[in-house]
Amino acid sequence: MTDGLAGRAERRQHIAEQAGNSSGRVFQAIGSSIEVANVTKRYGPFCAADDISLTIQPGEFITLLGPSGSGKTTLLNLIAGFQKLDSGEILVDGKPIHHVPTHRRGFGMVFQSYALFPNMTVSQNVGFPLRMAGMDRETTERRVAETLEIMRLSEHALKTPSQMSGGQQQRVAIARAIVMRPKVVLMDEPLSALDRRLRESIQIEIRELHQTIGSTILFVTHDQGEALTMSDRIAVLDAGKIVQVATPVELYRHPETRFVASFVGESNLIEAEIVQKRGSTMTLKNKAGYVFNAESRNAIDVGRATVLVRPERIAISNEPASNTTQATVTSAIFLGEILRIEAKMESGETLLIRCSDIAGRAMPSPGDTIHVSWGAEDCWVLA
Ligand SMILES: Nc1ncnc2c1ncn2[C@@H]1O[C@H](COP(=O)(O)OP(=O)(O)OP(=O)(O)O)[C@@H](O)[C@H]1O
Repeated sequence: MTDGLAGRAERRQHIAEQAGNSSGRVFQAIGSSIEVANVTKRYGPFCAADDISLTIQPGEFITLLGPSGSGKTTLLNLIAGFQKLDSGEILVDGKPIHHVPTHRRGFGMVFQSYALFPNMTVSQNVGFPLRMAGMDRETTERRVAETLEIMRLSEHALKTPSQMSGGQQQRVAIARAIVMRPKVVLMDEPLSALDRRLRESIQIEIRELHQTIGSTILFVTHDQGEALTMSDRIAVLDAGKIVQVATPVELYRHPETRFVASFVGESNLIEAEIVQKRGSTMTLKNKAGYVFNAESRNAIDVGRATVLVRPERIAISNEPASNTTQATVTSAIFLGEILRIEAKMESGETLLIRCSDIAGRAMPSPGDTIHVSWGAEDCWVLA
């Protein structure tokens, strides 16, 4: 886990060449497409998946993100075949799969609990699916060695799970999930039992693994930071429905609803009046008369609106300047690389500000007056 990015790329190329593939992809691009069409799942009167539709591209890394109880695991279980859907259809590479039992779907799976066999070595754990599939010994050994190398586990091959850390055990579980070279890998909160630093390092490993193996990965998490770091696209769930599907950048910058704006990243939601509209640019005025411009592609009429301003996009100054509005500091905390300030605007709304321009800046104190502003490109009018 200590080699740099260049070293990792070289290692990937080396493993790929040994596997007879000069493209740098060990398992080639083998990911399947998944089409979830109008899927509904009820538990008694309770609807855990409510008419969900989602198209996942071959080889895509897609994350289901949502608060506890929003239906992420239900949707993953329906795709895995652990649960039966009440209505709708799930297609893999264009073929319906809801009559195919879980073990015939050929998906790799990783869960929060590592579920390793305690009495087997790492090699035996990883080779288990190959032996079950009746693969010959020579191919099994080669595949296991290759997979252990990808997961940086070669030196642990003869250990048993109890001789390994939580992070290493989860890497064994991931190795076991990919050893069959599955077209789809399903991961349900695989990192939530690990501490923050380990989680961040395995996030990067899983992301690189995805580039190496080319499988479609469906990843479940309630951690928005994890989703933003890892995914090609994120599907946000709330109360059994998908509320937005977008790339991490699009989701962060242009959330479609208040729920997505608040759930993904920290946000300030400011009430204002749209006073003028020119294409996608609008001029707004807040309750205290501060006039600013903002962008939105949503169909919005002149009138009241909610504007998202991310805390790191707010500029502050000690002196009034053109087009700033006044605010009173209520708290200021030094967090090392940034200052985290809360300030009450004249409108009565509280602003959260993350200020990274701290060199030479005096630490504000509660009660200080500051002047805040933001540009049109820094805020977003919600639909
Ligand atoms: N077997 C079941 N019987 C009854 N209700 C269930 C069952 N499984 C899930 N539910 C309910 O369905 C809803 C969605 O559950 P699900 O596990 O899919 O949510 P989740 O988003 O994965 O949550 P978490 O992040 O807490 O795991 C919850 O309200 C849950 O209580």
